[in-house]
Amino acid sequence: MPAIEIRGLCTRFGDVVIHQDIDLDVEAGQMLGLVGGSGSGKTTLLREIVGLLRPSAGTLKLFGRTLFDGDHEQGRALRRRFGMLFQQGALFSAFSVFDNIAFPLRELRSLDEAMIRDLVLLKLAMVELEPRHGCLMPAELSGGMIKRVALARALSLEPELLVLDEPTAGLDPDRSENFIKLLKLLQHELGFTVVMVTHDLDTLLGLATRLAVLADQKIVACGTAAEVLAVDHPFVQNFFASKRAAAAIREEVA
Ligand SMILES: Nc1ncnc2c1ncn2[C@@H]1O[C@H](COP(=O)(O)OP(=O)(O)OP(=O)(O)O)[C@@H](O)[C@H]1O
Repeated sequence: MPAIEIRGLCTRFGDVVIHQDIDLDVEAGQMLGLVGGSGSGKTTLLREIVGLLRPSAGTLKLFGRTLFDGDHEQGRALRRRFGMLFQQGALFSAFSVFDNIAFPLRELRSLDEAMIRDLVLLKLAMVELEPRHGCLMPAELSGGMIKRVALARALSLEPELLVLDEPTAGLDPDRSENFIKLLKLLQHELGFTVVMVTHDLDTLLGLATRLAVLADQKIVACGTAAEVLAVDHPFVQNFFASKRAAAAIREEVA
């Protein structure tokens, strides 16, 4: 069973059609990179995947189940199986690092504070932060640290699926590279499935095992980087046109 199964998905805002008849499967353990032009509906698709927005038509299943069948208990259980890292609103600014990471754990209402403390310290270590960082407020953190804390929070319930919107946006190249390495390591160790939107070629080629391209309201290409590069579509050809992209893909294939 795929981690995500999308069939005939359509999205409309009023008269404006964003997605038309989209089919997409993401297998468990895959890291799918979703690319497309500005306004092509990438973030909208991510929001639909995590249940923040209901598609206008079609079906979208996570682990074989839909978030919108009216069964609240099942919906809650399903939501615990994925974590999100969205560009905006990464952290609660009024909460310390510790309390940000503890938030999803406290929401479960089934763990005592000693257990929550242990789990938060474990998550901090997983993202290569120290216990003392737990006392800091988001305003005191560097951009790279904010991403790590947000990742620790997204991983707090040990999700099977991680949804990332521009995970390296706003990071300088060194921090971006470190964050990519960290994500790759964690995915290797924990085996979660990833769906991410990124404009950044290094992030895409550094992380994604499979790519999907959104254009003309559809998925116009889906597969390995080499398979996508072979698709004769103007967006695909432009996006991967640089010599660097082509070289990186050739390297991957070799
Ligand atoms: N809630 C909404 N109501 C109306 N229009 C919306 C809504 N959400 C998104 N849109 C429109 O849908 C289109 C797709 O938006 P979306 O943010 O998904 O694009 P994107 O591919 O992620 O773009 P970018 O790469 O620039 O972030 C845009 O034209 C946007 O204005």
